[in-house]
Amino acid sequence: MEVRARAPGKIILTGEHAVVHGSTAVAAAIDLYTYVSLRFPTPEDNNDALQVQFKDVDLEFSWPVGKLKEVLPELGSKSASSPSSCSLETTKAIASLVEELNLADAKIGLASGISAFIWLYTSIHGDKPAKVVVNSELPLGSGLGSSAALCVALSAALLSLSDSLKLDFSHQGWQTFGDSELDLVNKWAFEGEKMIHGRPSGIDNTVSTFGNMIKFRSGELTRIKTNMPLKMLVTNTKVGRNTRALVSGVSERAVRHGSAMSSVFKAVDSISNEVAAIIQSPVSDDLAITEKEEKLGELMEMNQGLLQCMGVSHSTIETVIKTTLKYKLATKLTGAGGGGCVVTLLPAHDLVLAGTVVDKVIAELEECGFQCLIAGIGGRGMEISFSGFSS
Ligand SMILES: Nc1ncnc2c1ncn2[C@@H]1O[C@H](COP(=O)(O)OP(=O)(O)OP(=O)(O)O)[C@@H](O)[C@H]1O
Ligand SMILES: C[C@@](O)(CCO)CC(=O)[O-]
Ligand SMILES: [Mg+2]
Repeated sequence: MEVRARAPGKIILTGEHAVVHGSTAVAAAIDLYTYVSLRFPTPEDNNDALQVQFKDVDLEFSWPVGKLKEVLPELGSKSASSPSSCSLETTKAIASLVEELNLADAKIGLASGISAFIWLYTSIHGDKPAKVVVNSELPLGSGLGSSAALCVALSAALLSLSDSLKLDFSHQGWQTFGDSELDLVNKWAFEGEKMIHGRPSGIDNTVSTFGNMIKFRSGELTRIKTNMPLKMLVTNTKVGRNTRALVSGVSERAVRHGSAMSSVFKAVDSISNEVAAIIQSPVSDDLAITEKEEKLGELMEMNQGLLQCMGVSHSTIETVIKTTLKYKLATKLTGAGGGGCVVTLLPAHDLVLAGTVVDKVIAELEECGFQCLIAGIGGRGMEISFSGFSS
């Protein structure tokens, strides 16, 4: 039997970075997914290794289970139903396994994802041989939550074939979990994110697990019900960056300028709460929608100014902001910044007209070498699907 899990990426409407320091943030799932398939070998397969294929980056690894037993000090001591953090000793052991892979310099950023994979797999399934395949519709390392989508899809696939969840294997097509099972997936995914980001707030894995739109603060999520059509243009500057480095840069600035930065984080908290209130407030007519969009645009611009204060903007981000401003559209970075993706709020009424402002702005951004897409936002969270079940 094989299980396939998928988990969406996300955009952060407001509050990235500040959310790591206790402020409120608002995020939505997007309709681009990371997929993880998992299969345990049959005796005929004669496979005694843990094999993983990362298709997006064209990498494939295999560890004989004997090697895992030899190297990983706590192997077999974890329970799938009690997520726990990776000890220093195991972190070092995993690092030695990854070092032996001799990743090329250009692929060194993948080491953290591979480490998270080893940690999640061996914590949930010990030294059981398996074949795992990962592929994604998300650009990696670009602010759309590829690391969280990987950790959520992986945790979901692993838990689905563990004894800790009771699932309906005969169900056809995609199915989701109940809230307590989702919670377990989310907790394991957070442990994986810690290995990739160092100090994640948990917002990315939470929105990827539960989907929809959420308000998030200090580990607590509140689901948001949108009362207005919300369309975002996502522009990928294609400038590579690393979330771990950007998050630690902001923390260092917060240590250097404690009082100023805490005012910045407080301002972001107010912005996110206002954004959530606007999105949820009832709409009476088209005019009210336009007014709401204007307010949201202004709040996004204010948030971008504060992100610049935190030191996570980039010259390409500023170029997108200037370009969209010519068309009176508001833009801010999304995710960790430093390059990566930015989001532009699109007026809902404009989308039904052909050859409009949106087409023009996309053409101009693409001329600069950026990549644009209109993401469907607020959709489904993680789901799984079984195949090869015979009753
Ligand atoms: N499909 C995948 N295959 C292999 N590794 C992946 C995949 N998706 C994510 N990763 C791992 O996650 C890392 C990118 O995570 P990072 O947090 O820096 O960016 P992001 O999650 O895309 O953006 P943000 O955290 O700002 O939303 C990659 O370098 C890799 O280690
Ligand atoms: C930059 C950050 O706020 C969002 C990354 O998508 C980090 C985090 O919250 O874990
Ligand atoms: Mg990430």
